[in-house]
Amino acid sequence: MKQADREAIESGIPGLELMRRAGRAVADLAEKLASAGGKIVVAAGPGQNGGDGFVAAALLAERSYQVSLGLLGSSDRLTGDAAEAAKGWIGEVGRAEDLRFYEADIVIDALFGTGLTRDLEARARIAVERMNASGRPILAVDLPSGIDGETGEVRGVAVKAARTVTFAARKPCHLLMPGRAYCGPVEVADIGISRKTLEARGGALFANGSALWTHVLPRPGLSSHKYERGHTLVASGGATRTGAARLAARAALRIGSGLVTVASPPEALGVNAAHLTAIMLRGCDGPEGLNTILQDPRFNALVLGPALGIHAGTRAMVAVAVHARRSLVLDADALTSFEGLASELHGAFRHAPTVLTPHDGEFSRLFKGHPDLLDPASKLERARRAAAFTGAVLVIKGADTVVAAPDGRAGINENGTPYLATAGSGDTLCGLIAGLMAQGVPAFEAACAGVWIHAEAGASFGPGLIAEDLAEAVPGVLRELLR
Ligand SMILES: NC(=O)C1=CN([C@@H]2O[C@H](COP(=O)(O)OP(=O)(O)OC[C@H]3O[C@@H](n4cnc5c(N)ncnc54)[C@H](OP(=O)(O)O)[C@@H]3O)[C@@H](O)[C@H]2O)[C@H](O)CC1
Ligand SMILES: [K+]
Repeated sequence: MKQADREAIESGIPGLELMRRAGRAVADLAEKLASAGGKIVVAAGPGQNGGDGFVAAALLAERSYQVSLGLLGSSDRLTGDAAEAAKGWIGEVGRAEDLRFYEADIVIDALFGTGLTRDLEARARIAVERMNASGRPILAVDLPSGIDGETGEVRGVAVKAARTVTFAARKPCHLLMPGRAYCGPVEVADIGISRKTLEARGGALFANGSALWTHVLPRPGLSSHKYERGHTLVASGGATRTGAARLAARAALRIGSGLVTVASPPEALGVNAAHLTAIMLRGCDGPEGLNTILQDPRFNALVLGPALGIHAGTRAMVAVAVHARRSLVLDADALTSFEGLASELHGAFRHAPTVLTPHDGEFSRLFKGHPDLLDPASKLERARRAAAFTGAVLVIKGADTVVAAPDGRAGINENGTPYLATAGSGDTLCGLIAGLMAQGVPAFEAACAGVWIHAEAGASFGPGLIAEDLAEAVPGVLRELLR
């Protein structure tokens, strides 16, 4: 955003004008939230975020609200556009931490925005704690103070906002947890920064949504037949651990894979056979068995991991799949089997579309011993680095699932639902992603679409959701998407 800001100024919009537009957007939203002539308490910080606050305060005073403003730091420390903006405020300038937040109709948090560089302490911390304790609705300027704009982390303490108004485009913190939970509904104000600038400076970062992948969502034509829609193979665990594979297989079939086969160890053939109808079944005895099946090029997408067991045999299955250069989804045991062996995965997936789908715990185990991949505070950064390292698309699951491609593109998902936290949910996601790749959807788009459809299916079902319901809810989601 700083670069976008600078470019907008170079393109002729003075920084002060940007600030005026930002402040006006804040004032306009404040008017919607406060009662006419109500009390508005503005806490302004030492930088440009504070500057936005000064502009908003002056406008709201002109619009006959009872506005009080407190500053963190001293007015003579203000610089640049913020110092200019402060001249527009003719009212008193108190101390931010002494403001009577509890008297406010609404509070405007203009303490810190994208310039936060460290944890809040001393006066800054007191101001935020008192603001939160007031129980009054808080409107955050750009982002809630105390939230790190890049990572979404809470830096010590953070404003719990009722609403947020941000400028030009949302930042990672508006989608990444816990930042997202501190924002309330986020409004994006257009302050004249061009779409071209934003796309150039946006860092190939997107909020996950159908706009990102609807153009590659399979729409079977009248003439298409099942072999054109690919053949997904899902490896099953042993006789007492076959459900995961069937959940993935059913999801692959539901999302439109033309054919789906479960590759089952001999001792589980009977168990699987008893449950399968449209999904086909093949005996598969370990890596050699998988290698034999993959001689048939029609198996063009694979799911390995769910309930396969954490051992060298699973690693050998992965090696066979990589060698066969088929679209591949690795999850659960296929990831954890490489715990501490991540260097074996360096560049391993460059040759075929591959998606890894760890949750945070599996990610940490898989990349143990690789601080360069584990240390970044930002989940987005961790996913991007691991994608570049492995050559695969990384899906780091959670309330804020992040999808990152080796080429730098990334999407943050925001339609997650707590109902998805149920056994077998991850197995189903694997099947959705593999089933899309079986139909020719590229790995990054298949992962983004799979994550979004998976969450939408869960949300559409709601309370009482179990994994078996997810695949069955997919048709409803597809109907909406393909309408
Ligand atoms: N993006 C846009 O299009 C526009 C953005 N605007 C607003 O500008 C802010 C960013 O302003 P900036 O001055 O870069 O940073 P902040 O206002 O967020 O922070 C200000 C100063 O605070 C100090 N700081 C940082 N962390 C702490 C801390 N933990 N405790 C105390 N002080 C802290 C820091 O100074 P230091 O020298 O002490 O590091 C910062 O200078 C953006 O968020 C928007 O609101 C434009 O106004 C409109 C267009
Ligand atoms: K703020």
